Amino acid sequence: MSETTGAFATTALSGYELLADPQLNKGTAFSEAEREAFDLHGLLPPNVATLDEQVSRRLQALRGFENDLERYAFLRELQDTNETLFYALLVENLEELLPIVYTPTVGAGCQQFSRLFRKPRGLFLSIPHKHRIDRILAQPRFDHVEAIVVTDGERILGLGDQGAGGMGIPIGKLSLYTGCGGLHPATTLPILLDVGTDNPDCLADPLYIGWRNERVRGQEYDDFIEAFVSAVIKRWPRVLLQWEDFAKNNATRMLERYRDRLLTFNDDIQGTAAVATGALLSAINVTGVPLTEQRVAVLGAGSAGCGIASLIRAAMVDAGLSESEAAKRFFMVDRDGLLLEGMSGLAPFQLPFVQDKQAITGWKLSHPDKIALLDVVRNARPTVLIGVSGQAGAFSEPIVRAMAECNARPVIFPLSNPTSREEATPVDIEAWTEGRALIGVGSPFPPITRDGARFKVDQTNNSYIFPGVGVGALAVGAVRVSDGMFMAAAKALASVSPARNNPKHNLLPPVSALRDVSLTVALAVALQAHKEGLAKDIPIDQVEARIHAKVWTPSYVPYRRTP
Ligand SMILES: NC(=O)C1=CN([C@@H]2O[C@H](COP(=O)(O)OP(=O)(O)OC[C@H]3O[C@@H](n4cnc5c(N)ncnc54)[C@H](O)[C@@H]3O)[C@@H](O)[C@H]2O)C=CC1
Ligand SMILES: CC(=O)C(=O)O
Ligand SMILES: [Mg+2]
Repeated sequence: MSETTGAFATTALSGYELLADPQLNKGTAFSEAEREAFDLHGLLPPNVATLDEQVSRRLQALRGFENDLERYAFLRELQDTNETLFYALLVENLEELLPIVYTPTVGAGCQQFSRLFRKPRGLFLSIPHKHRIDRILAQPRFDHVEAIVVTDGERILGLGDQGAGGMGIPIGKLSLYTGCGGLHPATTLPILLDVGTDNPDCLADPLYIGWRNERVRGQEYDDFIEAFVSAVIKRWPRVLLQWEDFAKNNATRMLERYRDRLLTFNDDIQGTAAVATGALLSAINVTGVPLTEQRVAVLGAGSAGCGIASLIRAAMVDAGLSESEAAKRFFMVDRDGLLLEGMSGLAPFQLPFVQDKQAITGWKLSHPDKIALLDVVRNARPTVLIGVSGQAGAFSEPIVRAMAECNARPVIFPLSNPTSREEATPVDIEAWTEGRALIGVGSPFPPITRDGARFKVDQTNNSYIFPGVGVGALAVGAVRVSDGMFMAAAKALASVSPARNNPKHNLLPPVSALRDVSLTVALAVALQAHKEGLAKDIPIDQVEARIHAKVWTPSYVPYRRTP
């Protein structure tokens, strides 16, 4: 354990123990005086390096690997060895490294988690050990925890159930909390709730690291989640708890159950909603079609799809439409086609998004018993098409061409992750719309050619939102995360859209600017929390300073021995 006091930190660790602690280890950057004071001479090669030199050495090694999964494993190892160096490398090379620590490579990292597992990071809380949760959380190492990302691994990106391998996601998300939001790594805790897996490959894999059992569901599952959340609240009453990659039947249920009990949000529902809404608000500057006249088709009426529809609908109501006028502007398409009034098999969270039967009278349909996306596009003539279905290629050429036929500037956002699950590629959308579409994708793609130049399509991912929401909420000690805070985040994102100054520019700032974007989002979120009376302890004129004080920049501080 260490304490940081102004310009130095004190620790009781020395020798190998100090080098083995990723939060304290500096590797070859321990100074001569520290090597003397902490018995490190001989354990390290004699040359004392700077952080910059260490970053260059690691970057060179990283670039030498054959593929991104190797780079992912290398970076995970580095994170578990020397966090300061890991974050210095990440912060200085966000654009290059985000696709490795985050989507798309983190997806492969989850699939290969059992093979890549080296050192413990975060917590695995499993059903067989549910009676131990309090004791596990009590460890002094976790005294400073402020932000938790938790998953049960059931819906990892668009890759489905990855069981305990899903731990890669909380680790990746929290890497962005620090890399983009500036939260100190010692305050972050990734958690995997191991309730089993229904993935036959995991169950049959002799190397699988998780609990080899089919998924526990029903009351036993709910009791486990309740035990977990109660233990979290008891241990850290002011902690931020982010739910990530839960399957759709649990995601909204858990959000509704817990959102009034602690500072918590579901990133797939609310974070995704804010990035999609922010990108749409930016697109409106370019297309000139006001929000109140937008018609939105969404493929995939799950957590992300219904979250997106809900926030855009709220924005339409803010812009002057009535609730029912706004509701008519959404066309949610799932496996069984357009969500229609009276349809059987709808989940409770989908019910607010069904279309009136009356709205489709007069539609020309290829299969009246299942209204497919192409029929929706041809008949409803949406201005916006969003994909959160995890179905690669679902935005087929006829669908995209139909969008281009009814819009001068169609807005097309295939947002599924990872890259292999995107509903369409930027190159295809560009070709099928003669370059007229405003495109956003969930995972990074190589640049396309537009007007004879290379154009990097916006990575429209909740990474633009959740680090700022977390930091903003924590900086002002907010007690709850409200929908208003996500609306504020969306508007803040739109306020920094490069397209505001030039319609040919991107809708979103580049990934390399995510640290600045996160600060902008954090400020808007904190001010909104203040406005809603959710952050009463902090005077309004201190909000900005509190946010800046929360931002940690990776650098080494000198160590002294604990007296
Ligand atoms: N870009 C971003 O920031 C984000 C992207 N996503 C991505 O969105 C996708 C969905 O995520 P969630 O909504 O959380 O998952 P989910 O499982 O809650 O929802 C997916 C929905 O798609 C539906 N679906 C599956 N096949 C379909 C088909 N052929 N046609 C129509 N609908 C179909 C499912 O029935 C389900 O309702 C994932 O790939 C995820 O990675 C999710 C969150 C953020
Ligand atoms: C980005 C994200 O949260 C997802 O794909 O699930
Ligand atoms: Mg997610």
